[in-house]
Amino acid sequence: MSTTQTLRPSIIIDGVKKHFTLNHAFSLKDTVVSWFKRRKLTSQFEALKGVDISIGEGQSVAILGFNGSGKSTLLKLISGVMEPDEGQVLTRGRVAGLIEVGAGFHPELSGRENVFLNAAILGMKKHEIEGRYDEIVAFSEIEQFIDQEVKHYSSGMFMRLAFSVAIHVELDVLLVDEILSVGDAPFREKCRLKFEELIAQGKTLVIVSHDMEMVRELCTRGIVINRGEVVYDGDVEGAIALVDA
Ligand SMILES: Nc1ncnc2c1ncn2[C@@H]1O[C@H](COP(=O)(O)OP(=O)(O)OP(=O)(O)O)[C@@H](O)[C@H]1O
Repeated sequence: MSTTQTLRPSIIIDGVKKHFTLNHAFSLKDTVVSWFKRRKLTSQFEALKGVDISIGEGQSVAILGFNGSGKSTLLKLISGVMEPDEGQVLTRGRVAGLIEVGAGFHPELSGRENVFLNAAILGMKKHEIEGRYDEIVAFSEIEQFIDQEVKHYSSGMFMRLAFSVAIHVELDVLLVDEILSVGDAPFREKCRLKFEELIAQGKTLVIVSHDMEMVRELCTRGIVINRGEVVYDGDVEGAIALVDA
C-alpha cells in the first residue's frame, strides 16, 4: 500500500505461521479406544498460514474476518503474549494491549492494587502510576468498588479498569480485541472518543472487532483474514463490504 510505504513501520509481520495442537481424546476411555483403533490423539491445526503485514506509524487498522479466522491469534502475536512458529513480528515503541477481559489482573487483589500491577507490567514507574492514579480510576467510573477484590467484578467492570490503565500509560501502539463489546453504550462512546484522541496524537491503533460502526468511524485501513490468510488489505470500506455482505 502506498500510504504504508511512506510511513515509518510501527508493526511488521513477516511470514508468520502459527499452529495449535488439537486434542481428540478427553478421557481415559477415549485414549484407549483411539489407541486400539490406531486413531491419532492429537492433530495440528494451522491458525495462521504465512501472514505478511506492515503497519505504518499513526495508522488505524481494523482486522476483520469470520469467527475462528485467526484475528485474535494475530493480535496476541503482535502483543508478544504468543510467539510465532515461523516468521517474525517486529514492533516499534511501547505496545499496550487490551486483548482478553481480565488478562493481567490478579483476582485476589483489589482494583487499586491491580491498577499498580497492570501499569507496572505496561512499563510505568511507581511515581508515574501514583501521578495518574486518580485519572485512571475516574475514567473507569468504578471508584466505589476500587478497594474490592477484582474477583467480584463484572466483566464490564474488569474491562473499564483494564481499558483505563492501558490508555493512561505512555504508549505508541494500542491493540484492542473485541473486549469493548462488554462495555455499555455510554462507556463504549467514551472509549471511541479516547481512540480518536490517540489517533490524532499519531498513535498506531489495531482493532479486532465485529462492530462495523466503530470500525468505520475509527479505522482507515481494513485487513480481512480468512482461515489464517490475509484475503484483503486496503481501505476500510472494502474490508467491511467483504465481511458484512
Ligand atoms: N490456544 C489455542 N489452542 C488451540 N486452538 C486455538 C488456540 N487459540 C486459538 N485456537 C484456534 O485458532 C483458530 C483461530 O482463533 P482466533 O481466536 O484467532 O480466531 P478469531 O478470528 O479471533 O475468532 P473470533 O472472531 O471468533 O474471535 C480457531 O480455530 C481457534 O479454535
